[in-house]
Amino acid sequence: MYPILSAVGLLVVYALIRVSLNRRRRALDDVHALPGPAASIASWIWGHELLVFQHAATEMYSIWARSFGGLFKIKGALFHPDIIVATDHAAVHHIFAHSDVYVKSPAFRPPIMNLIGAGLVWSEGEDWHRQRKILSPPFSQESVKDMTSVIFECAERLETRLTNLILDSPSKDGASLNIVHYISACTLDIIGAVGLSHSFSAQTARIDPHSDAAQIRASWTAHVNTGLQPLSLLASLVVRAVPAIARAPLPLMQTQGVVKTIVRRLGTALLEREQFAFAAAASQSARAAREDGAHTTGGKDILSVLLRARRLGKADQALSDGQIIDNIITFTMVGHETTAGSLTFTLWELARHPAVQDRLRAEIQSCGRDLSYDDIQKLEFLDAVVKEGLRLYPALPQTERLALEDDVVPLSTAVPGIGGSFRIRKGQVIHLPLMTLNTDAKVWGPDAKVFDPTRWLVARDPATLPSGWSGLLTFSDGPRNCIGWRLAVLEFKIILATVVRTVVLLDTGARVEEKISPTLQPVVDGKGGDLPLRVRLV
Ligand code: HEM
Repeated sequence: MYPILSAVGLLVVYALIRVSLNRRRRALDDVHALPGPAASIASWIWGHELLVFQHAATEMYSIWARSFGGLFKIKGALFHPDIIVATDHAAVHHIFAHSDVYVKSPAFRPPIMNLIGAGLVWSEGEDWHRQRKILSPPFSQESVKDMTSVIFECAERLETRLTNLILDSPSKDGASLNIVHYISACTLDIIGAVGLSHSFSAQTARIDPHSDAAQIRASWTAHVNTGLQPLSLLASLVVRAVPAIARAPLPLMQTQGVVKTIVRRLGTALLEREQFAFAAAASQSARAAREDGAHTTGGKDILSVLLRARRLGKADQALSDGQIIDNIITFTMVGHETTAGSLTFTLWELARHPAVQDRLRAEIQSCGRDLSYDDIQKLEFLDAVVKEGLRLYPALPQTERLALEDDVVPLSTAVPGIGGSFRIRKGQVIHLPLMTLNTDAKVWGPDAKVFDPTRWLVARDPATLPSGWSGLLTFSDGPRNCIGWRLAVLEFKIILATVVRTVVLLDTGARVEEKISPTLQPVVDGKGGDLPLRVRLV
């Protein structure tokens, strides 16, 4: 009895403090003057955030943006001060451009730390500047171009795997499969090869359940499905209110840590392998080894770049062992699950649009089998399909920022009663629903939610588009945009081209929901990470 009374008492005291602090803030910013959904549809404890969680991906933000425009407010859960939701192009650009003022919000950083550690995605301030500078070279256009043949090898292994599955199927109509498993095995092999000079062997016919690849897959699927439970909403909102809770030994928090533990073990072994190889080489020729730290790993993968920076001994260009391992975890996870997620949804759309699939196949087949990097770049319809897939299915459909200082944000469209700019107070949380921006009917027309790659074959006035890659927010924008976007786009193109030239994708009619957990996930019959397709040979 007493614990319940104490908890209720604490909640009431917390609510009273929050409400009084919220009142004090009102006079100092423009948030109170913003429109927003009615308080009557907000829950007392969960604000409007429960509604958001109960709907598909960023659906509620899209509905509200249509009613209230590019800047509106919602009631935050747990008596959090009102949260601004921004889709106004100038405001979004300003927020992303000033990444030292607008940092990742307390609702996002602790789960990132739990899931992938203190690498590039999590870091802020000077630590981030240093990490980004060290990690950028392997993601330049030239470096990514050099990855083409390795990506083709992994994509061809996928092609063989699908072909064998179809040939072994007893049905004349081809084989049924959960395409998510096949694509993420392929992208895991790619990031292993180009990022770590490591073979995950995720695409072997009979995968050992104790292998790293199988364990990463199993723990990620468990993580995705935990995130779909209502209790997870509670966890992320409590963490926003009290960030220290993320470190508590609670089962819900620990699920996130499982993926990290598995990949940390691997990362530690990879680091030791590299250090051992370097020490051996150094004893033969210390001088040569120092000048060319690349020779142990081929030199251009991410791990080699990190180690070389450290060996060269420039203090401002070195990461500690812990930071290197956290970046191995970071790149292993964000480098494969993101691309795989958007790609599986795109394959599903191709299955549902046979005419688009046929047109894409005809374009790919017209170029023969041995495609080079330059051939791939010239395929106009492939480019259109990739952009349309990434527009509708951004792997990270939303992000959130916290203002570290008072600021004035410019607006593309003036807000009645406020004008063409907006006063923000230090401590303000701003939610950025990237998927809502990508599917805005004012930009993409009334069929904005429809998969139609031909829209990319018509020139568009850049002034009507938000800032970001191809006028999309899929890879975010500004200094903290996705460092891996070139690699992601190249992987997307090569995997699509390799699969579609050999395999016909067929829709199963399954009802697929789009949910966020923590990336965009297909959910079928309540099960996350599941997207059934039928496949047969061309
Ligand atoms: C379709 C695939 C991908 C999508 C849609 C995507 C999307 C994004 C987005 C939206 C962000 C910004 C997140 C935020 O600010 O909250 C981001 C950051 C990041 N992405 Fe990606 N990403 C993809 C693939 C990749 C790949 C292949 C890699 C690496 C191999 C990668 C590595 C990163 C890293 C390290 C960051 C943090 C960058 C920083 O803060 O400086 N991503 N990504």
